[in-house]
Formats: sequence, structure tokens, C-alpha cells
Amino acid sequence: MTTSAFTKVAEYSGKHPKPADITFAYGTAGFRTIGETLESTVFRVGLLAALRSQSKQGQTIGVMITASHNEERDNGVKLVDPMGEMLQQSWEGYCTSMANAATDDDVVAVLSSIIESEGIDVSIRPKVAYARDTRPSSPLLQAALEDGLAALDVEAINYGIVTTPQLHYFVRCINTADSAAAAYGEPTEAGYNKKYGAAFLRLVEGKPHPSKLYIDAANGVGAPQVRKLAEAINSPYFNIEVCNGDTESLGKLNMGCGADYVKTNQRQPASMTLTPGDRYCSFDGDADRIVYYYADEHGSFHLLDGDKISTLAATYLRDLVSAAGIEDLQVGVVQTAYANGSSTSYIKDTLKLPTVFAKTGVKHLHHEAEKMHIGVYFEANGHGTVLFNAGAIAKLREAKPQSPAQADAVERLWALRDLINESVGDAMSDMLLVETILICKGWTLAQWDEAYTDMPSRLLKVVVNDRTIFKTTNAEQTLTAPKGLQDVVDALVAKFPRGRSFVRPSGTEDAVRVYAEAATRSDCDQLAYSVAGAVFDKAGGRGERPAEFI
Ligand SMILES: CC(=O)N[C@H]1[C@@H](OP(=O)(O)O)O[C@H](CO)[C@@H](O)[C@@H]1O
Ligand SMILES: [Mg+2]
Repeated sequence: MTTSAFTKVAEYSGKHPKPADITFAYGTAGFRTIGETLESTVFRVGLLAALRSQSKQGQTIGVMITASHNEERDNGVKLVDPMGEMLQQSWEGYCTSMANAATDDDVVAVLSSIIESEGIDVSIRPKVAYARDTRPSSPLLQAALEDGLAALDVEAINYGIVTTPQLHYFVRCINTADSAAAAYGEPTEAGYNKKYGAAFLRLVEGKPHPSKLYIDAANGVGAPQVRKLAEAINSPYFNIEVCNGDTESLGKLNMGCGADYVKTNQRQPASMTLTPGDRYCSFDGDADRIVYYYADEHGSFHLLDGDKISTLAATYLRDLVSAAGIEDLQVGVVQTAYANGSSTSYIKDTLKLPTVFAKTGVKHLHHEAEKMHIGVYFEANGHGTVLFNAGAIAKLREAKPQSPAQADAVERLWALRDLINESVGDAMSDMLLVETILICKGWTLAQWDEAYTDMPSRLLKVVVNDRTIFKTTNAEQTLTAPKGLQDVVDALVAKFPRGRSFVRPSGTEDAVRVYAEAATRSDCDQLAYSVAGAVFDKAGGRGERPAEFI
């Protein structure tokens, strides 16, 4: 890169001035706020993606424009590292500094300082792959991104409108293409559908066909993409109907539908009536989360969330490892403190598998799961996947099956690895995983649900003057500040049989979250609302005290 390249940066930056009154922060989910305010940020993310690529010797970096389950007027942008994983945490600070540079000259100055501190070789031609979801503000932001990429002469690939996990997959495919041993797949939509579709059919072949699966696509990008996946699979094993698949009409994205709505409200999408015995699932707006649900014969709603998916997957993998006769190949589960207590007890006491708690946010779970041979990780809200680490791959390669049954189990473990998007949680690939297990076991959703019964739980938000005063330890389950507040929470928890509650500041919203569980619905609600009340009263609740707080 020459000085003239920097001239282009300042000139193009002038087309995307930063709104003076907004401070941006690269958080758990990248940048996320009202779409129209993000033009300068997305332009600058284009510049950063170029530097990140150069710092990785010209490997391809991904940029995804999406705000997932947020309302339609929001948008966001995040960077994807070479193996399809989330951006390395140490670069998040660079993103924030870049987004907040006040003038075009400041943008160039921040750029230069990153180049210097990272020792970046600017003669390397940067490569970036990018995509967007279906939001109305996305085309404008895409144009800003393209200016950022052009300003640093990036070799760019535009993937158009795809799901977030598809972009992660493409990035990993591109960067592994030259490695015979680790090539991940073809970096195209067709390649994605072919890889996951073929692994799915390999695993379910010969079993009875399942009944139809109704997919609520949140009126988002998952709708067109899952239709393409179904076309590619073209088999009665994947008999689906897309509901909430309108990506054209304004105001529909995530509105009264989608995985977040279903999980938060513990009910089906407003537009859907459930028929007892039928099978349903919901994606979120960028199709990286999935939850399943059904109505029982009395019409009552039952949710199968991320914890249920993770226990289903862990059980199946544990049984396959045992059937394969491979010694010391450990299956483990990573959860967050939001995992339902019943699921944690089930993993420990019934499945007898190791489980650890990570901090909220999938990157934390991902890192913990990498330490396990086969690490299953899911957030309760339905975002997660399964990882096979190098130790697991070595054990699978060395396996010496002693019988056809053992050989079949080893082959199924390999096929499962192909079925799973290891780069990131992926609603479509996770759905195929769940479908595979249910088809192989011949289970209905109700049979899957029988493993354990969820404890009544409640998740609340408390709006406070300053959420940065909240500090936590112990995987975010214990407050170390404000002083004395944890003692109050402990005293409240002690009042309720099997009570559990914790308080932490949200990483994505300007609020503090309160989670509670207890043996009965009424105890759980009393605990949740009294902890929320204590937080509001003792830690600077903002505005009027909500009437339901105790
Ligand atoms: C309780 C909860 O669901 N928290 C969500 C939410 O994080 P918070 O830091 O709680 O705002 O958004 C994250 C990003 O999407 C997701 O990873 C996480 O699970
Ligand atoms: Mg999402």
C-alpha cells in the first residue's frame, strides 16, 4: 500500500462521515444499532477487514452485514476470521477505535497505528468475502462496505444475500482450499447445500421417512436459503414447509416470529397455529439460531431449546463413540449460566458427561469446546454447534473397528462431522443434525422432550443508569460489584426450594439481565421479580420502577 492508497482512504471516507453524536462499540455481536447510523462504521469495517487479511498473510476475511434477531430498522456488521470463527478478541478494540475516529484524517491515523502495532505487511493484496441479510438498510451499508474495500484495493467476493453461518462456511472453505487434509468444501451456496445435504442423506438412508417439518424463517434470509437446501436435498427425508418466509414486505422481519421471539415468549409465532403431533422449528433473522417446538394433545406449547438440542446431540454422540469402541474419546458439553438447571443435572447425572460453564456469547463457548475431544456447545437460545478437535480426529483415524457394527459407528461419526458446521452455530446444519438423530431414533418431538423436564425459569431486563458498574466472576454467576448486591441476591435465592438466580450486564443491550429458576412457576417469578427489584433499588434503576418488581 502506498501513500496514494491512503489518499483514497481519506477521500472515500469523506463520502461516509461519522454521525457526531454517536459512540460505537464492537460488542459480543459486532456493531449493532439503528441501520441508517452505521454507514461510516461499515465503510471502516471494510478498511479493517483489509488490514486483518494482510495481518493473516492475505487469507480471506469475512464481513457480514446483519442484525440477526433485532428489529428491522436495526442493522449490524461483524468480521469473520480465516477459519470461519469470530474475530479474534484483541482486534475488537481496533474496530471500536476505528468506528469512533472523528474525521477522515483520524481514520487514516488509526489505520496507520494499527499497521504499526500489528507489524502489518501492506504490500500483501487483501482478500475479503462479504454478504448481507434481507434488511432494508443492508444495500446502503453494502455500498459503504464496497467503498472501504475499494479504498484499500481489496480482492473482494460478494456472496449476496446469505445466512451468517453460510458466510462463515465460505470463508473457511476459501482458506482451506489448498490443504488436501483440511479442505472444508466448495465455497458456494451449491457447495454448502451439497456438503450438508449429502452428509444428511448418508446418515438417514434406509430409515423411515419423517413427517413434515414446518420452519418459521422469521421472514428473513433463512427462508430463501432453506428452500434452496430442500431443492438440493430433494428427498422425502427432508419434507419441509417454510412459514414466515416473506422477505419482500417491509416490517415483517422478526416481527412476532423467529427463534428469539419463541424462546423469549415461550410461545409459537403469532401467525402460526400448532396442530398437535406436527413438528415445528424457528430460525432467527440471520439463521444462526434454531429452536424446535410442538403442541401436545391438550394444545399446550412445548419448547425444545438450545439445551434440549445440546443434550440430544451429546447423547447421540456419546452412544456412537461407545458403539464404535474407541477408547478415551471424550464427549463434553459447554453451557452458559442461562442453561436450564435440569439440563445441567441431566448431563452430569444421567449422561455422566463432563460439562463446563462459559461466559455468555458463542465465542466463549467455542473456545471451551475446542478443549474437548468432541465438544457440544449451545446457548439456551439455540445458538451452537459441535466441534471435533485434533485429538478426536486422530482417534477416529486410528480406529480399528472389530465388527461391522463398530465400523458403522465410526463411519457415522465421520458423517456427523461433515453434517456439522464447525465454524459457527448454524440453524440449517443444526436442523439437519436434529432431524438425523430423530430419524435414526424414530422419535417424535414429544419423545425427545421426555429426557428431562425444564425447571420453571424467567429472564428479565432491568434498565439502570450505568450498567458498567456491574462486575461478575464465576462464569458471570456471581457479582463482585456493586458491593453488597450479591449478598442480597443470595439471601433471596435461599428462600426458594431449588432456587437459582444471577445478575449480569448485557453485552448487546443497555440493560442488566436477571435470570431466575425455582421449583415452581410461582416461586420462580417471585424470585426473579424480587431480584430485579433489588437491582433496581440498590444499583441505580433508571426511570419508573416497573410495577411487577417486588
Ligand atoms: C441471555 C441471552 O440470550 N443473551 C444473548 C445476548 O447476549 P447479552 O450479552 O445477554 O445481551 O446476545 C448474544 C449475541 O447474540 C447471545 O450470544 C446471548 O446468548
Ligand atoms: Mg442470529
